[in-house]
Amino acid sequence: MKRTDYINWDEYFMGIALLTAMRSKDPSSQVGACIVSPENKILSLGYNGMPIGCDDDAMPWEREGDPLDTKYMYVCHAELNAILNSAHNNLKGARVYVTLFPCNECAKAIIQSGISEVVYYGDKYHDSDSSVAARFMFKKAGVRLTAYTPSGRKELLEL
Ligand SMILES: Nc1ccn([C@H]2C[C@H](O)[C@@H](COP(=O)(O)O)O2)c(=O)n1
Ligand SMILES: [Zn+2]
Repeated sequence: MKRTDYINWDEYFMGIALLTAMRSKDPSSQVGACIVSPENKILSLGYNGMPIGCDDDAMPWEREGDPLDTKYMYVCHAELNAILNSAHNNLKGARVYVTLFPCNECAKAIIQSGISEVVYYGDKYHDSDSSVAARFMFKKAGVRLTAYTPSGRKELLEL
């Protein structure tokens, strides 16, 4: 008889997004994204990090201070990296698994790439203008939003 304790697709892809996030050097928020085709094939992965050629050790990782001395001016978000890392120009009908709800800028890129569903884990900036704008655009564009429910299985990665 076949085993029944195997992980489902959502656990598998969010687990990979969580593992991918662990590559990030961001001291406060490590974020991972995993883009998946309608046939459940992994198309691309990304995590938040500095642009190629910008030495991690030479870039600021601060959250506050002169804007030019904070990470926000420079860091490339996980979702954008996953889209840019994809060999496919057209991600029509794909799903993206993200460990943190997308910001407004990533929402634009997700919509323009043709991704049709966002499965998200954390949502710690739910009430920020960025998240409100992202939800507004996703709704207008017909992108489905699904909150990931952790299984509670202790051997799986969690936030
Ligand atoms: N959906 C998201 C949201 C944020 N990020 C990145 C951008 C920063 O590196 C970090 C957020 O830092 P915090 O303000 O929490 O200190 O997460 C992303 O990649 N995707
Ligand atoms: Zn973003």
